[in-house]
Amino acid sequence: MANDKIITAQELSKRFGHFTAVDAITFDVHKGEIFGFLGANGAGKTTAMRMLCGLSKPTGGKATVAGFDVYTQNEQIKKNIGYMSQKFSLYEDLTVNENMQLYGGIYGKSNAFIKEKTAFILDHLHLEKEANKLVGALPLGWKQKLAFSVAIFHEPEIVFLDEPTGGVDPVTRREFWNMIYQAADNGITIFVTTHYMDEAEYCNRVSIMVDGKIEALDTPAVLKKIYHSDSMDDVFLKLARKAVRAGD
Ligand SMILES: Nc1ncnc2c1ncn2[C@@H]1O[C@H](COP(=O)(O)OP(=O)(O)OP(=O)(O)O)[C@@H](O)[C@H]1O
Repeated sequence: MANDKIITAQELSKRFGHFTAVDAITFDVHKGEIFGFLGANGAGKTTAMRMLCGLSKPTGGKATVAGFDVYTQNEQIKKNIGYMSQKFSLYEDLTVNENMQLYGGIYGKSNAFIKEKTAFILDHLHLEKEANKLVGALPLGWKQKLAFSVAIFHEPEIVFLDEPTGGVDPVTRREFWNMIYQAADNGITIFVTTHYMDEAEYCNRVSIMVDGKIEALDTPAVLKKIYHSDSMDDVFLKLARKAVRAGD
């Protein structure tokens, strides 16, 4: 198991002045895993994720992502991960095609790779007719699916998804999760934050943060057993009730 760890974090911390947003979290994520990163508003999820993505320096502890150190190798980390936030990563005033060309270019992919991958994604998402439309004109559910496809366009080892399904209906969320499963089947590790507890059930393992600390971490089945709950919703409520910190 030792070398199948794609993320390692030991006592990873982030302080803003006197306030400790992420408080000495320790966990590993294994290759190919779908890892759910849960917590109430303000628990510290985004701050932790930004450190793991090489976007923000920790103030304490250690972490590696895809074998690279978060303190000294953040440029290598950025090359080896994909990232999708709630605000997406798409340019609304570029077409679907142009967005994919742009991302392929940013990651230094060849024209042949970009052409083949673009055709595959358009076919896969049934977006051929929309290829030359502006992304801003697409419905939200399509934008999310496209944003995910773009986040893994360069075939990263791991993709970080920060509340990727906010605001869409349950059917579209389900379709989005089918895409996540497919990516995981292709060997991409998924690190996902969500406020939807049905989505927590789809993860291989789930960690739950309370006030900057990881309060629980296991498979949904084991967590339900430990907390005498019949749903992840109930597990989450039992843990989140302990929170002192309020969200923004
Ligand atoms: N740059 C910053 N300076 C000061 N405090 C910050 C900063 N960034 C985040 N925080 C604080 O750190 C805490 C954790 O914030 P964070 O955004 O990581 O939580 P979260 O779990 O992602 O919440 P949400 O689910 O609402 O996105 C919050 O109290 C927030 O106000």
